[in-house]
Amino acid sequence: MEDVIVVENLFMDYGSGDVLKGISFKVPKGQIVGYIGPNGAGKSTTIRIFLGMTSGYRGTVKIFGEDIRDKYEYKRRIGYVPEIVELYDSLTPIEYLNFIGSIYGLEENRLNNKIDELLNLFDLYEVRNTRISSFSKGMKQKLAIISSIIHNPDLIFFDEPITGLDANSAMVFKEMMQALKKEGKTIFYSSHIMEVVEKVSDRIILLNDGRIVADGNFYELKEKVVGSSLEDIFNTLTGFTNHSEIASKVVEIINS
Ligand SMILES: Nc1ncnc2c1ncn2[C@@H]1O[C@H](COP(=O)(O)OP(=O)(O)OP(=O)(O)O)[C@@H](O)[C@H]1O
Repeated sequence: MEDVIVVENLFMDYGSGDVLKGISFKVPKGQIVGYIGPNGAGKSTTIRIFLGMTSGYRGTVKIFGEDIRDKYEYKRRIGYVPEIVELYDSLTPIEYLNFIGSIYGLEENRLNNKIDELLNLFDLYEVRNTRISSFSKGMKQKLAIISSIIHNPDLIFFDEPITGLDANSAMVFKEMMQALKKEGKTIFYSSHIMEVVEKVSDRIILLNDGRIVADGNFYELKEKVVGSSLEDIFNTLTGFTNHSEIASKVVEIINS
């Protein structure tokens, strides 16, 4: 199976020490990878390097078989939902998606049809001509998801994609990931919602303080660590066992 992402010995230092400390992995075509880790572990940094948005890294990153350093063409085949969604607030969904579609050179009639159908499926058709500035967080998130896939990318990066989505939309999103996988798409997905990662991922990579501390499917991770859920495994492998103590202290302090 073709490797869509190959990472070899990746280091990143923003100026005050390494935040990625030599990570290596390969992602074959059609795999859904859940990329998890505590706040500040380096997940977004990794994704931003893959997207060519963060430079100055050491090591090698190959996407679609090519070293991405100083390359742009591969980005046409990539979709991305960032952790913090920033859309052009003064535009309407129709204007925004037309703008995105034109960047990718999609043919106008086909693009217009796609836009209407996707807005309808994500329950945004009624507000298609309303300015994005008035949208709720979840509505903006749904629009960001549409804009990340409208050009039919082969590799999709989702950084906390379901934050703000209601239960129905989150379910659609999870099903959509499986449907995209069936089409041979590769998905690299970062989230703090362990139940979802556990369910949708073919493989889970756990990053802690810039290093990979676990890499395998959920059942492989379970064999390594005694625990019934991904949350237990996460806590154990990141050395976090004092959640009850911290919670009690917080309440103690506000009571004092
Ligand atoms: N532009 C930047 N300049 C300097 N330091 C940065 C920059 N971006 C990230 N960092 C630092 O790099 C480290 C990793 O951050 P990153 O955002 O990659 O973590 P993360 O795993 O995505 O965290 P979270 O779960 O909170 O989103 C953190 O210590 C962060 O402060």
